[in-house]
Amino acid sequence: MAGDVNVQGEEVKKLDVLANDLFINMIKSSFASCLMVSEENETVIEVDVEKQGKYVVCFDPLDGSSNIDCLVSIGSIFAIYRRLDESSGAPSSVKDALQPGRKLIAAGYALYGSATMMVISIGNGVNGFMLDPSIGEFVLTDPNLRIKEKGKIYSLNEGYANMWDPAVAEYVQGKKNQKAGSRYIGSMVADVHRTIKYGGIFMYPATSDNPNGKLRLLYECNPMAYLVEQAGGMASTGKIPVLDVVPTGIHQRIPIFLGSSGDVQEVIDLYKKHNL
Ligand SMILES: O=P(O)(O)OC[C@H]1O[C@](O)(COP(=O)(O)O)[C@@H](O)[C@@H]1O
Ligand SMILES: [Mg+2]
Ligand SMILES: [Mg+2]
Repeated sequence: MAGDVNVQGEEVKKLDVLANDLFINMIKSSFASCLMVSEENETVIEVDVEKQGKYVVCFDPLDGSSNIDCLVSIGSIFAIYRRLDESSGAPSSVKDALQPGRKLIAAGYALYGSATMMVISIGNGVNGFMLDPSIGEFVLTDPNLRIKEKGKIYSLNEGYANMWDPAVAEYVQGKKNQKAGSRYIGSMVADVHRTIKYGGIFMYPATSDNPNGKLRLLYECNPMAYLVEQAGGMASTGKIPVLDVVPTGIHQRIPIFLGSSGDVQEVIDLYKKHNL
């Protein structure tokens, strides 16, 4: 523990702080960005005028903090927008960060697991690069990643089952009836990476005590939704595509269902059936 509580009321680990400082310093010194949104900072981070570029970067510097101490995979997530009005000369503002995910020009994640991998999209498919430590380079090992249309794995925190809505409850019961595989790591990056590689569905639904779920739109849901769509899958709140949600706050949370298009469509159909 670093001894602090962040804007989300979560305890901050030393690695969260270190990763956040690294992200902020690297992005500032790239001269490419004017504005940043980080999970760990309550307000947007403005870049000094003389170092400003035209991009807005939203990031979760360290995803899966609860898995740090037991050595389970963790990751980092980022999403990049172009600022709204590059030519106006006006300073960038929070509005530049509150763009729907449809406007993203790039997104990606790094996964620190049994190997280190970076998965990115700049809007023309998804590519995966594995770190080769012997040469210090990321090597293209997973070109043009595509998600299967249907998968055999479902993934969500089943400890919250008593607080699910009827659509999620019915969907998960259906999976149990099919004896589908259940996997949940608790690091979104790792759960989404498995979903992209093996197919299936990852869910962090609304619960009765958290009606917007837990995962944050700007730096968790949007980048992952962008990658999943780019890989041929779907990402939905249950009602609308994640990328069509218009953000109202930088730390806004939304429910999310993402992965194989056939699996996510079944959840959407259940939301319709239950009139939710
Ligand atoms: O413990 P829960 O409620 O299942 O939440 C797990 C989710 O929380 C997160 O850890 C939140 O991320 P942070 O570690 O960046 O706060 C996700 O990675 C993961 O999907
Ligand atoms: Mg996270
Ligand atoms: Mg985090």
